[in-house]
Formats: sequence, C-alpha cells, structure tokens
Amino acid sequence: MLLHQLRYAITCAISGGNRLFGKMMLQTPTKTVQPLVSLAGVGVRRQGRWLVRGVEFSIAPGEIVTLIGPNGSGKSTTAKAAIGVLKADEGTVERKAGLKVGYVPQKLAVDWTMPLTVDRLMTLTSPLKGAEIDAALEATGIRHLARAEVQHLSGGEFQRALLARAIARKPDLLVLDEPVQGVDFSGEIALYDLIKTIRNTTGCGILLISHDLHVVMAETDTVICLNGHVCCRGTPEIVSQSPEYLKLFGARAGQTLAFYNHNHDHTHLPDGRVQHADGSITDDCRPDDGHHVEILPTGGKAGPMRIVHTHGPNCGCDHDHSAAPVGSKGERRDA
Ligand SMILES: Nc1ncnc2c1ncn2[C@@H]1O[C@H](COP(=O)(O)OP(=O)(O)OP(=O)(O)O)[C@@H](O)[C@H]1O
Repeated sequence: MLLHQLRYAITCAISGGNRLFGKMMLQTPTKTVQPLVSLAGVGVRRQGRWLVRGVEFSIAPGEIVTLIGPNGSGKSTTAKAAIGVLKADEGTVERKAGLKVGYVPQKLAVDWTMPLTVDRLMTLTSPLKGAEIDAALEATGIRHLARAEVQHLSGGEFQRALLARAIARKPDLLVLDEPVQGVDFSGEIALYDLIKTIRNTTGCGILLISHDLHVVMAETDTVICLNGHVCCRGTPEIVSQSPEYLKLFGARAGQTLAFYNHNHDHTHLPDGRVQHADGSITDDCRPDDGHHVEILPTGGKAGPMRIVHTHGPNCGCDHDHSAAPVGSKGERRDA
C-alpha cells in the first residue's frame, strides 16, 4: 500500500515537469517476478469474426490490471482467454504452472427459483471445509449471512458472496468480471476497498473488468482500454488530484477511485461504435486511431519524441514494422 502511495506521489511530482517521460517509466515497470499469466498477440475469433485481436499484457503476483471498454469490446472474452476458459485462436497465453484462479463471472448460471443459502453457494461446484467457508465469509464481511438465502441479498452483499466463493480456495489470480455491477456508489467504494485488502493480505494478482470507461480502482497498476484491440494502456491518475471530484464524493472516494485518461483520439460510444476526431462514426477503430499511445523521448531531455507501437505485426496500421522490436512483447518502434 505504501509503495502504491509513493508511486502516485512520484507520478504527481513528475507530471509538473517531464510528464510524458514519467508516465512512460511508470507504465512499463520492469517485472522481475514471473508473471501469473502473460498474453502476447492474443486474438479470439468466433463465427467468422475477430472478437479481440493483438491483446498483450501480463499480470504479476500482487498486481492489479483493469480492463475497460464499451459493451461488446471484448473484456470478458479477453479475461476468459487469459484463464483458459476460452481458447485463443492466435497468439500465446502463458500461465504459471499450477496457477489457481478464482473467477467471478459477469453472469452466474443459477436457477434463482430454487432456495440457495450463501454457504451452499460457496460449495456449488466443488467442496470446501467448514473452516474455509467461514474464513472466506469473514474476510468479505458477510459471515453473519451464511444461512441467508442468496435471493434475498442486496447487490453489494451478493457481490461479496461471489468474492468469498472466489477467494475461498486461495487463488493466485483473482479474475473479477464487473464486481461492482448493481452496487451503489458507496457500496462500490466499499467493494474496491475489500478487493484492495484481499490483494494486500493474500498477495494475489487481480484482473478486474470495469464497466466504467473513466473511473477505475485507484490501486490499479495498469489500465487497458479495449475495443476489439488494445486502444491504449497506462496508469490511472489518482482522484485526489481533482478537488471537484473530492468535493462531490468525499475523501474516501479519492483513496479508492482514480481517473483514467485515455490516450487515443477517438471516443467509444455506448453502443460500441467509434466516433473519430473529425466527427465521423464507424463500427471499429480506424488503423490510424489510437494505436500510438506510449510516447518515448529519445536520447534524453529535449530530444524528439518517438512512438511505440502497441500492436502486433499484423494489425493493419500501415506503418513500417521492419524496425527492431522494442522489448519482448512484440512492440515495434516506428521509424
Ligand atoms: N461465443 C461467441 N460467439 C460469437 N460472438 C461472441 C461470443 N462470445 C462473445 N461474442 C461477442 O463478442 C463481443 C465481445 O463480447 P464480450 O462479452 O467479451 O464483451 P465485453 O466487453 O465483456 O462486453 P460487456 O461490457 O457488454 O459485458 C460481443 O459482440 C459478443 O456478442
């Protein structure tokens, strides 16, 4: 937690001077530990259509990665490909040997007409010891609801029950598909606080899917904006930088939520289409939209900017891909 606060303090300090360079350094931290999962050039194709393509990211223990994007942009598809629920049709997904995943899907296939208690929900798909159930319900603050019927839970209590179910088997990686859906604003803050506590106490990695395009959990290390491909990625900026936001929602929101500033010049419309800088609207991003998102200064302080390409070699962006790759993730530096 202190490390994260320090990171944000550094971000703020740098932003007054060499903002872009500071961001670049913070966006691409050197990961020395083995990632829990690593995606490179991942594409998923169904019924003759690419649902996502060129997706690259990795999650280390203790790291929080948040996927954002409009409805239908491929967030759930990407998460499922990451944990192996869906098979990628191109690219590679590497998972740490023996990786234990706790997955909270967006939708649960449960017959809600049947009575179901919270402790029964915990063991629906595989057995757990009584002590494990108690510990998970305690950790998520709903031990008193163990005998309650799931149908009668509030939105926030239900999400806590799903979280309890996911953490009970002590996963290395927690995948949460819209964990704050159906929860009011203060409930959202409380849930994000809980997720942060789970990460801090267990050290698990977290892949979070958020329905919000602009506000994410402040502890997020990397935000990835998807719309069939990675539009942009970066760190969130802490909400406490914005006095207006704090005035509106209070100091606790500032510690828990953060703005994400997009780095592409198009807007995702609620129906998934894309509005471009010239006002035109298309079904998808154009090749020259939003690909060039991480900007590196060359040769020190005042040198010209160079642009790092975030796609794989077949992304169709019309740029020269013959230059030497940057790093090991298939990124290409444009000439
Ligand atoms: N098995 C499938 N076959 C065909 N199309 C699919 C399949 N699964 C998902 N899709 C389509 O792929 C696109 C991406 O779906 P996905 O659920 O990943 O999006 P999402 O970003 O999570 O959306 P939302 O925010 O609405 O939950 C959607 O247009 C969806 O209809």
